[in-house]
Amino acid sequence: MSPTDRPNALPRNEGLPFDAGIIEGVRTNTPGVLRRAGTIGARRSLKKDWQAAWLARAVSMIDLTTLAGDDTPGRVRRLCAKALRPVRHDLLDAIGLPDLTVGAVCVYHEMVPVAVDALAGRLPVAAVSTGFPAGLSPFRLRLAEIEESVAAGASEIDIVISRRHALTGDWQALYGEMREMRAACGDAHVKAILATGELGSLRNVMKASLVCMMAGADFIKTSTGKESVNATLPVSLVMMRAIREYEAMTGFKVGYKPAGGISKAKDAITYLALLKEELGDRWLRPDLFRFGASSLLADIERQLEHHVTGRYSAGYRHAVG
Ligand SMILES: O=C[C@H](O)COP(=O)(O)O
Repeated sequence: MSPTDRPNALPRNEGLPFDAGIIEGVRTNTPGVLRRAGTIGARRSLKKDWQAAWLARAVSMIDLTTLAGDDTPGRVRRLCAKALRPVRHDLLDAIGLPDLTVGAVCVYHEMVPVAVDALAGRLPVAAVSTGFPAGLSPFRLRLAEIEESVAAGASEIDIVISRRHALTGDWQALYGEMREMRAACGDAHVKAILATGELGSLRNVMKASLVCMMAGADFIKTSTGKESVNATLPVSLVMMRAIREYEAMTGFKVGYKPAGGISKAKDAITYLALLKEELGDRWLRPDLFRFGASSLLADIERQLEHHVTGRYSAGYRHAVG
C-alpha cells in the first residue's frame, strides 16, 4: 500500500531549497521548554470512557516494532497478526469502539518480505534503514538499502541521519544527504530519525528537524530506540514546534514519531495531550503521528481490559510477537 494511495492522503512535503538563514536564526528557550514539558503530564487526567477512547486512538497510531538481532519469521508473523487485531474484540465491543488496527509494522530489511506477506496489503510495512541504528555504513550502501527495502514492499522507510553533521554544524551536508535518501525512497514515505539523545542540545534538535523537513522528510522521528536516551517530552515539544514552524513557512504538514522507551499507556496519553495542544486535532491520526514502540500495545490492552473488567490480567496474556 503506497502512502499516497490512502484515502484523503495529504499533499506530500516537497521540501525547500537549503536556506542557511532559517537554521542560523533558530533559538530555543531550554528552561521554558523544560518547564512546559514538566507540567503536561501532571495537568492532564482522563477518566473512564474518555481514557479508553484515547487509548484506542493511541493503538491506531502505533508502529508496532521488532528490531532485535534474534528476530525470526515466526516472531514477525505473530507481530503482524497482533498488528491486524491489536485489541481483543470482546474488549472493544464492551467499550463500544469499532474494530481497529495499529498504524504499521516496523522491522529490519531482512524481515520486510515476511511482514509484507503476512499483512497482505492491509497495513503498511516500515523498514528501518541506512545502516540503522548508527548510520555509519558507506553512503552508497545506505541508499541501496533503501532501494532494496522499497523493492521488497516497504512503503515507509525510517532512515537514520548522520549525527556528526549536526554535531559539527554541517547543516548543508545533512540536507544533501537527506535529500538523496528521500529521492531513493521514491513513493515510499520517509521518516527521518534524528537520534535526539545524541545531538547534544535542544537547539540542535530544532535545527536538525528543520533541515530534514526542508529536505523533504514526511515524518521526523526522535530515536532509534537504541540510544541511551530516546523519546522525551522536552525533545517532543521542540520537534512539534519545528513542525508547526515549517507548516507556517510552507503549508506542508509533516508527521511526528516519538520512539524508544514509550511503554506505558499513561505516557502515551501524555504524548497525545502534548500533540493536541501543540499541533491540534489534525495530527491525531496515523498519517501524521506514530508511536515507535515494541511493548506499549501490551500495556494499553491491559489497561483496556481493566477498564472493562475492573481487574488487571497477567502481562503474558497480552504478549506481542
Ligand atoms: O522505533 C521504535 C523503537 O525502536 C522501539 O523502541 P522500544 O522497544 O523501546 O519500544
